[in-house]
Amino acid sequence: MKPQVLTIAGSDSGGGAGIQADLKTFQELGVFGTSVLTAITAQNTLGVHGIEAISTEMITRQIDAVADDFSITACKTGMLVDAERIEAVAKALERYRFEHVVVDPVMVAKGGASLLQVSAVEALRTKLLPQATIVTPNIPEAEVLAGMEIRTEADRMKAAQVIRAIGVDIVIIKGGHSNDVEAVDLIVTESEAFRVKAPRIQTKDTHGTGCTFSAALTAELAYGKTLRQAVVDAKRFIHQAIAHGLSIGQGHGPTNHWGHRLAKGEQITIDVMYETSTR
Ligand SMILES: Nc1ncnc2c1ncn2[C@@H]1O[C@H](COP(=O)(O)OP(=O)(O)OP(=O)(O)O)[C@@H](O)[C@H]1O
Ligand SMILES: Cc1ncc(CO)c(N)n1
Repeated sequence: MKPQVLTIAGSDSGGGAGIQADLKTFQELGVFGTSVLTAITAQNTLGVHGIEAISTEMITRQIDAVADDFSITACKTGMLVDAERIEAVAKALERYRFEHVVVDPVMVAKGGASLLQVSAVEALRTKLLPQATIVTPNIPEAEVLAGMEIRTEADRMKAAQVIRAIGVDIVIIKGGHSNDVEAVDLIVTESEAFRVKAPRIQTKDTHGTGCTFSAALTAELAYGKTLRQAVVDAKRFIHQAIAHGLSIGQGHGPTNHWGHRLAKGEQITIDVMYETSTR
């Protein structure tokens, strides 16, 4: 049976992030994608021009409709708007207990617009994270979740441990926002910690990188891959999507979700480096 996956996220009318990025990624990776909308954004590569949230009742109905019919093995969440919507999603996830639940704790869009109310961070920490199997913050999101500044690699490891202590098994702190010459993501589990590294591509066209990465990870996990393999394959997918950028729109352009097809035969090195300690 084809793997069936679910995204619970907001719509990006510009097509590069949110539900649209997730479904494009699922399709490219050959899994069947279902979707639950939490909000509609009027958005393009220049910014967010309006947000209309979907009612909690309708969010719950969508999740029930999908979960009652399909065999969802992996699910991801993206933009969740506010505490009320986080609670509705958390309750539904508690009911269905999908094997993999990847929470991308979306807070702010690339142009700076808020996609999650500040007052909702507590609900994210206490209601949603305990339902997650994996959480994928970028560095600013990890700082908010852990309540600390991240300046060094030691800080990043400490923040991952603080977030694990909230009650989520696997923490991936992504390195898209750092100034390093490589894009390095840190993965911390109960028993191990490793970094996954790829060359950083010089481009402003990174709209939706986080959504695309977490959707690729969700798809790879649905295939039953190990965590290490799923992360490496998702990292390759986002690298190829950024590398084969489309140069469209006037702001932060979208990534190219079919970049992996154009990259066939290209050599890219994804390094995996294990840490000797998870502390
Ligand atoms: N310029 C780049 N070159 C190569 N890889 C990148 C680049 N920017 C981001 N990545 C990779 O893309 C993935 C997503 O990371 P990022 O930190 O950009 O997410 P994000 O900030 O949550 O994205 P979004 O803005 O969509 O919310 C990570 O694997 C990261 O290392
Ligand atoms: C709908 C939506 N979800 C997530 C992001 C973060 O990239 C965005 N810009 N828009």
